[in-house]
Amino acid sequence: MSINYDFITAAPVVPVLVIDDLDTAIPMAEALVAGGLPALEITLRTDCALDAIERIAKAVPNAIVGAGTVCNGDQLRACRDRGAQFIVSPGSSQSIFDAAKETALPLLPGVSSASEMIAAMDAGYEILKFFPAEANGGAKALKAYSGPFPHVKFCPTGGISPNNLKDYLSLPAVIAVGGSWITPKHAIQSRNWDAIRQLAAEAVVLASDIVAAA
Ligand SMILES: O=C(O)C(=O)C[C@H](O)[C@H](O)COP(=O)(O)O
Repeated sequence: MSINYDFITAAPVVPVLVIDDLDTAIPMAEALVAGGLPALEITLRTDCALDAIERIAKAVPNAIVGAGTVCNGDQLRACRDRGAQFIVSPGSSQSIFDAAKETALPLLPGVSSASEMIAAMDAGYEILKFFPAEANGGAKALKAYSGPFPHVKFCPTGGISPNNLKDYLSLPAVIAVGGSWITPKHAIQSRNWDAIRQLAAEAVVLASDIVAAA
């Protein structure tokens, strides 16, 4: 199975977006792209998430728009219909795997145990979202999983911030991390897009320094 992983190799950090107000979708996406983070995970946690995906897909050509919090095949197909270019799921299921194959959309399946990793590998996936990373043992756990699963790469998400970014990105098995620290609620509410652009740019510099030193 050949999967287009451009979304995960584009930058070492995938911002996780919770969009409550549709009018914030485009300026927020533009700020993140301008800061150097083009791959965006729009969570399906809010009523306007699908509309936000569609707007960004149409209006921000340099963004790689993805959908997050995808929990079944129907949701995955709905995201495809709105222009999502990749799919992230907090966990995995046969319905998600089947819909990803049917739509040919790249999927980053969520896993949090060795059995789930084996099931995802059986379905053809070797880049997995380790979620929720910090609550599941963090970088220490990921290091341990790399023993039995040396070919698997991870995008850990959940509880990651500039304070512990190094723990993850310095592991060879970690290809990128996901996180919401780049889009803080207060910055969105005050429409402070420059602050978000700056947080993205800082994340890029920090991540590049970590990867270069590893
Ligand atoms: O909604 C989903 O699909 C998720 O998988 C959850 C998000 O990826 C994490 O909640 C982000 O974690 P924080 O960076 O700690 O906020």
